[in-house]
Amino acid sequence: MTSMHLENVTVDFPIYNTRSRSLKNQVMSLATGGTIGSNPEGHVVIRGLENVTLSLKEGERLGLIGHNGSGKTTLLRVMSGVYYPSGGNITINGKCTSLINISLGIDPEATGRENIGIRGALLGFKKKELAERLAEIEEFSELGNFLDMPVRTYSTGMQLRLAFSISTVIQPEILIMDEWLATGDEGFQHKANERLHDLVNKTKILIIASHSRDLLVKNCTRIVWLEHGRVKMDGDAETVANAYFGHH
Ligand SMILES: Nc1ncnc2c1ncn2[C@@H]1O[C@H](COP(=O)(O)OP(=O)(O)OP(=O)(O)O)[C@@H](O)[C@H]1O
Repeated sequence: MTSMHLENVTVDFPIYNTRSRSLKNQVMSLATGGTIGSNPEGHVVIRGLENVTLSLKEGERLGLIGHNGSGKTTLLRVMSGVYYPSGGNITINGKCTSLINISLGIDPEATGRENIGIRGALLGFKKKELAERLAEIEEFSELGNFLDMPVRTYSTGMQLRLAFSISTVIQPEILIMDEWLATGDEGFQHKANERLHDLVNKTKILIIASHSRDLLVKNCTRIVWLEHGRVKMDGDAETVANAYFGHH
């Protein structure tokens, strides 16, 4: 069974290697979302997430809401394995695709085709799997002869098309998204949307952060409302959306 469990997950971002009170106060005045503290080594830290406990089981579609700086991105990143928790643990059962920062890790000096190989390996594709999917990825990207050119010669949209085509070629069991991913020009966006809908509908667990009530209510069964890195409310999508958006 596909599942994800977070137990008391805390994520700290060390800011200064100092015990200075005045610096701490300065940082304190900057921080709107996270809380300020210090870790055992005496570093001043911004606490991006604090003691988040969350269990997701097969079939669940989780939406994340909260003001800027409330911890949504940090939570998505720690779930995706981009950040390691400073405290607590995460247990994941299932093949996970994270569509946050899809261009990260694309090598500008390598060609499009080489990047498909590099990214494929990073995403855990087996050699055979990649060979089977290569033509499909190339065709979906619509990059044609550019696939033999270094990626630094691509426009931003072309780079995103490449990254999107690779990242979405395999149906995950757990899908993580930050807002609805829109890439490319009109024609590409249309087919990218279709592919995303397909992935979203077939994934066993969905996690999506968004500021859009519509998107959340349409796609989610459950919503977690984050505030200052902590879970303020966790419940069925409609109820939490009403509580959150009702006050804004
Ligand atoms: N790399 C970092 N270094 C230091 N502090 C960080 C870092 N990333 C996030 N933070 C802090 O952690 C807190 C949570 O930020 P996060 O980006 O998770 O919020 P968010 O809910 O995704 O906001 P938004 O809606 O603006 O995307 C904020 O206080 C932020 O300043």
